Parts: sequence; structure tokens; C-alpha cells
Amino acid sequence: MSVRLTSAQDYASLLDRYDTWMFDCDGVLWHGDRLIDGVVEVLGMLRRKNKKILFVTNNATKSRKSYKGKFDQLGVEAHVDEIYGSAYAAAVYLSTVIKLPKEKKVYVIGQAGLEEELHEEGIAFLGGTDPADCTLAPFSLSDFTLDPDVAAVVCGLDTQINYTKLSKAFQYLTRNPECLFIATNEDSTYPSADGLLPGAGSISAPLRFALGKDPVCTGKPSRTMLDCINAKVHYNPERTIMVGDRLNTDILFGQGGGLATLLVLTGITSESDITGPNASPIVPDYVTNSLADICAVTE
Ligand SMILES: O=C(O)[C@H](O)[C@H](O)COP(=O)(O)O
Ligand SMILES: [Mg+2]
Repeated sequence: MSVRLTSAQDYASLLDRYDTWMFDCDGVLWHGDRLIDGVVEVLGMLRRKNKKILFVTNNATKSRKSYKGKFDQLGVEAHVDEIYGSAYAAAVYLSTVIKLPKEKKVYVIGQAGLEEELHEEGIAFLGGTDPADCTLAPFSLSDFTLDPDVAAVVCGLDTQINYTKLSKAFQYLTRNPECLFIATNEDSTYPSADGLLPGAGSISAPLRFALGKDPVCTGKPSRTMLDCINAKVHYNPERTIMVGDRLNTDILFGQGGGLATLLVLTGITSESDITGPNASPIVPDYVTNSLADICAVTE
């Protein structure tokens, strides 16, 4: 049963209990490029209380560095080594877990952030933002030449998804049985500033259907994302809380890491998802309407 936080005392005791605060981004800090009210104040208070802050997002459209740019633009203090995204997790997975040989390449369905993280990890790639792949022209299989060095397909949120990208990825994944199928994350939807849009999970769905197999997911709730954080940051899981808006990514991620979990209702999850006859079996430790509620605590 979740504890529904309501009073200043509730929030004050949460602040006393946890030293490290991991924040999901979309639906917790912002909707698209629109900050959620109270976020700057709460993060400022946590920093004044010397809490360790980490940002853990499944949004693979930006690299850690370009996320720092977004934080700066929105006036939110953040440092690159506090930011962990699913693009970074996918690139680290390929470089340190798979140990992709230097001569091998990755076919990318995704945006610049994913390409930047692959480049940062020294991984060659094709596809992605290449204009030749970002086309609505009919795909001609007879004109397609498979690059024999492609050893993996990585699929993230891609607002320029098209039949050419899906067809090329399908060729790599069917003609070479060794080719890895990796998804940065499998969020079904994305809470933009103006409402819900299809998420990364809906971008890889056509490939899953066509191939009849699921990708390896490197974002939340997978352990890979936590392993990336654990490799860089020292924290006590027993005094760490994961704050998220999606039950099957953020809350499962926190639970998998032995962290406390706080669900906010400013993003994907609504009241009806956690109460009543159709309530999800995924039960967060705490629930509050918005991150801003923590402002109730007087310093
Ligand atoms: O890929 C997606 O669907 C979105 O990036 C999704 O919103 C994940 O972002 P997060 O909530 O983990 O910041
Ligand atoms: Mg979210």
C-alpha cells in the first residue's frame, strides 16, 4: 500500500530519510520544454540541504551534454555528471558490456543525442539523422546494400521515423542472425508540453512485430541504467529515493535497485491507475500530486 503524502510533516520526514534523490525528467520536471511549477524551488531546497541529486531519463533524444543545455535554458541547476539518459546507457552497454569491436557499427533509429553518446563511446554508426535515411521516398530493397560491419540495431525515440529506417533495420536484423536488437527504452508514450505522443516503445514496436522478437532494453527499468549510475556515483540505496511518473519504468527501476520510490501524478500515471478495481500491481512507496508539494516544507 502506498503512503499518500499530504502534510508538511510528511515531506519533512521524507527529506530527513533520503540523502540521494534520483529524478525522472519527462512528466516529473517538465513536459517537453515547459517546466512543471515548483521544480526549481524544490531542487534548490534539496541542494541547500546537501542532498545528492541525479537525473535519470529514458529520453534518448538528447545526450548528457545536450541535456545540460536544456537544464541551463530552463534555469535549472544541473551538472553533466548528474545526468543519466537511456542514450548514454545504450552506448555504455555496447562499449563495456557487449564490448563491440572497433571495426563494427550500429544502425541507428534515433536522434542526435543517441548519435552523440555512441560517438562519445567510440562506436561507429549509420542511419539516425543521416538525410539519406530521413526520407519519405519509397524504399527500394534492390537498391539497398547491406553494410557487413553493422553488428547491432539501436532504436530510440525518433520523430523522423519512416519506412526506410524500419526496412533497413529489418534487413540488418534478419540477414545477420548475430545482429543485436537494442531499444534505449520502451516507454509507450511521451508527455509533451501539449499532450501525449507516441514514445520510444512505439517506435520500436513495428520492428518487434515484424521480427517476432523483443529487443534488449537498456533504459529504465533495466539494470543496465542503474549499472551505469553505480559505475560513476557512490550512494546508499537504503537512503535513496527514485521520483518518477511512470509505474512500469521509474517505479520498477527504483524497486529493482532497492531504492524507495515516489510517484508523482504530473506525468503518465493518473489516480485511476493506482486506485480502484484496475489499479496497477506496481505499488510505489509514496505518492504525491506533484514534485512541487515538497515546497510545503519550511527550511
Ligand atoms: O522515449 C520516450 O517515450 C520519452 O523519452 C519518455 O518520456 C521517457 O522520458 P523520462 O520520463 O524517462 O524522462
Ligand atoms: Mg517520465
